[in-house]
Amino acid sequence: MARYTRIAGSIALITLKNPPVNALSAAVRQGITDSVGRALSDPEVEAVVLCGEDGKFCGGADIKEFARPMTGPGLVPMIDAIEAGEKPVVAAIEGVALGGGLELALACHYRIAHYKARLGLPEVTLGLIPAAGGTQRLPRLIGVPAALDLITTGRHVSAHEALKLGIVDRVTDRNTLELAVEFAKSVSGQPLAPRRLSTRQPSCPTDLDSFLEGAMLRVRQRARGAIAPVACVQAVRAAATLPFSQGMEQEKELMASLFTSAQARAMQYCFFSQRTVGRWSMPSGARWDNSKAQPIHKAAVIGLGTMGRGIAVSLVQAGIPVVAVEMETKQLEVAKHAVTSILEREAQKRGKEPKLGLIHFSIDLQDLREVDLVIEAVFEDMALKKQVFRELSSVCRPNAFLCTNTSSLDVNQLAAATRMPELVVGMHFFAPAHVMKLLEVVYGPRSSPVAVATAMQLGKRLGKVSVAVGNCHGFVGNRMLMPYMEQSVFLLEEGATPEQVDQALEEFGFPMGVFRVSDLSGLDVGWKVRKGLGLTGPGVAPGESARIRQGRRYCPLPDLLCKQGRLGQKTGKGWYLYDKPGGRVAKSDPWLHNFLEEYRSQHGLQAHPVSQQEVLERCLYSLINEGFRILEDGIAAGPEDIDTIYVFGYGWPPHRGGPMFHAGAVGLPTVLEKLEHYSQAHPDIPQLQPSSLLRRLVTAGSPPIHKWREVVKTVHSQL
Ligand SMILES: CCCCCCCCCCCCC/C=C/C(=O)SCCNC(=O)CCNC(=O)[C@H](O)C(C)(C)COP(=O)(O)OP(=O)(O)OC[C@H]1O[C@@H](n2cnc3c(N)ncnc32)[C@H](O)[C@@H]1OP(=O)(O)O
Repeated sequence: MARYTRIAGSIALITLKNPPVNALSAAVRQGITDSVGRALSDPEVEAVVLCGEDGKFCGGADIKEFARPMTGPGLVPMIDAIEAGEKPVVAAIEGVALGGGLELALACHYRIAHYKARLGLPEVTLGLIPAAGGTQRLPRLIGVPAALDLITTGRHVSAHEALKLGIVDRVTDRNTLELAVEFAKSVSGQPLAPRRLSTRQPSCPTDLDSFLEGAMLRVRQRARGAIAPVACVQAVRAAATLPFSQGMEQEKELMASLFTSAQARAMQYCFFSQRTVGRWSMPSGARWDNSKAQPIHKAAVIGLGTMGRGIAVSLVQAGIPVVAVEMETKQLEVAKHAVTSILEREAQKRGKEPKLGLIHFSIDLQDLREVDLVIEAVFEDMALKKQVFRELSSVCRPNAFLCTNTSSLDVNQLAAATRMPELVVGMHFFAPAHVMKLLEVVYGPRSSPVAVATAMQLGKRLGKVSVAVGNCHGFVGNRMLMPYMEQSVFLLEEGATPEQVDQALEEFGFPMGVFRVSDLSGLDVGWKVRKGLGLTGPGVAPGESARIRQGRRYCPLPDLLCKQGRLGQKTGKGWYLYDKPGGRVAKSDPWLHNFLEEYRSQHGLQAHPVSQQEVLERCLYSLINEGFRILEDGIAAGPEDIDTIYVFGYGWPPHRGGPMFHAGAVGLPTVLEKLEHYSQAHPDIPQLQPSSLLRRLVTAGSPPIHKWREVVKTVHSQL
């Protein structure tokens, strides 16, 4: 709803009232429509100020309403009526003006923002376009190039950037509402025509056509199959080339094609999933709302390799004092130089001073006496990590939280090496840790709810999307990756090339196919993991066949490449060829194709054409199948957790919602049928055997994804 009050004699104040973000629900739209009508018809009102309750102007259209039939006044006529009114309307923007919230502000004749406010048109991140006139008014206010940037990326801008761009008229660090009221009085009686954005001409680059063509090309490349960014460019083109009313028609048509699309549903599911994972729970019944986080005043990072450096940077950027520890002076100096330059570079990008004073580099574990939390990021080796945890346990305060950044090792074993195992949790960051948004918070059977709450809270402070997961090999993300990667190499044995597999995955929407990723991160990473699991190297039982391990199919191809020194980009060759060690541009490698042929003939394998469909079904459905097992095992609380991990940590295209959402979108019976088909064709690959949860869901009539937790609960209650 909206509250109408009269203040300062002649000013009507309309306050949007819909906690927590004053979204434009039907009731709010009705309230605004009524209040504006009242203000315009009251002869004693000279000007209007529009604001939001509780320091938040407006978070946009009510996304929850998108799934229901629309009721109440339309957003577009409401906005048009404000702009066309004969009294000046001033938007007093505090907190956020996003999406429909900014479009509402653009209809006002003046905009005043608090310096901490954030503004933007993020509809593209929900699979939509700003269709309440945003695509038509913003280019008329700030010009086509700047508007195109904001609309196609959906990025939020600070009030100061908004002022520079010309989106707002004033930025203040005073009381925004008071200033807006003073301002409204000062402009009352001035002509309104020049302030109506719909009547302006947008400022365009001289070579508009080639500018828009170039923009479309870039947007298509970046979009990876998402349709909303493309529609954004089309809508801005309409603003640049058509009169306002025709542009609005185009905007409406484009929105109509997106509004009910599968992609919009997927992206809106991602939005709500990201919020759902914040309400974490553990099988013990501990939850986000019954477990209290401890404050972290000072933290430490042990081990300053790539991960440790990124984690240290992340902590410093969040304003947390850090002790950064390496074992030897030489390594410490190298790390110090690297961390300092990242901090300087990042600060420069943000136009701020680097907070170098917050980090203390040390080789002395005694410097950890004062810290509240330690994140261990040493080499991925259980014996070494156990040793570190034993030492931490004796050096740190007894109530210090001890976290490990392991990407797959058993958190419980590390906890067992300490005096307070309940204070041990995993904090699995993703490289580069100061950039990647995902954090898996891993609880072992002995981790206390306080430790989990503290790690989740810290993740939030670092700006991460944190997901609480149970302890198993690879946790959620890497555990699901294993069958996916296995399928990709089995496909090579059967006749595919790395190029074919990667192309299929990239056309699906991944930024990089599995083999490009492997070359980028280094083939030796997986080699080491496989050695640790006894799948290759000295741990393999003598006489075991090259293509069978632990009773199931195994593909030694990645091990063979590693033995040849083909470790990926860093050695200049891996699954692809690079112009030099460290080169980035992947080229097809005839050597590899010959090698694959020889390998097949050596092992009596018949190559057959592998279709794009088979690549996708085998790689993705085996990954999804593992996701169902993870739910069944209680390692993830719900499908939203898995999907958030994949979208934020593994490049799963957001317009496809995440692997579990994708399974629902494809249809669970289809996924089941395909897995049954492939597992019959490949009985030596147990990962292709459909999980019992998938079977149960299909038997239960394939309920929508938000009902899966209920089915999982019945599985757990029967165990
Ligand atoms: C054939 C049919 C044709 C149909 C054609 C239809 C035409 C219709 C025309 C309509 C045109 C509409 C054009 C406008 C579209 C939009 O405005 S879409 C929304 C754009 N806005 C956003 O994307 C902002 C989303 N929100 C955020 O980014 C953040 O929430 C925040 C505002 C920055 C606040 O962040 P934070 O403080 O961290 O809080 P959160 O935890 O994120 O959120 C708190 C709770 O608020 C809920 N919420 C947030 N925004 C919205 C929203 N816009 N609508 C509904 N709910 C929202 C969020 O879910 C949280 O809820 P809980 O999880 O329950 O706590």
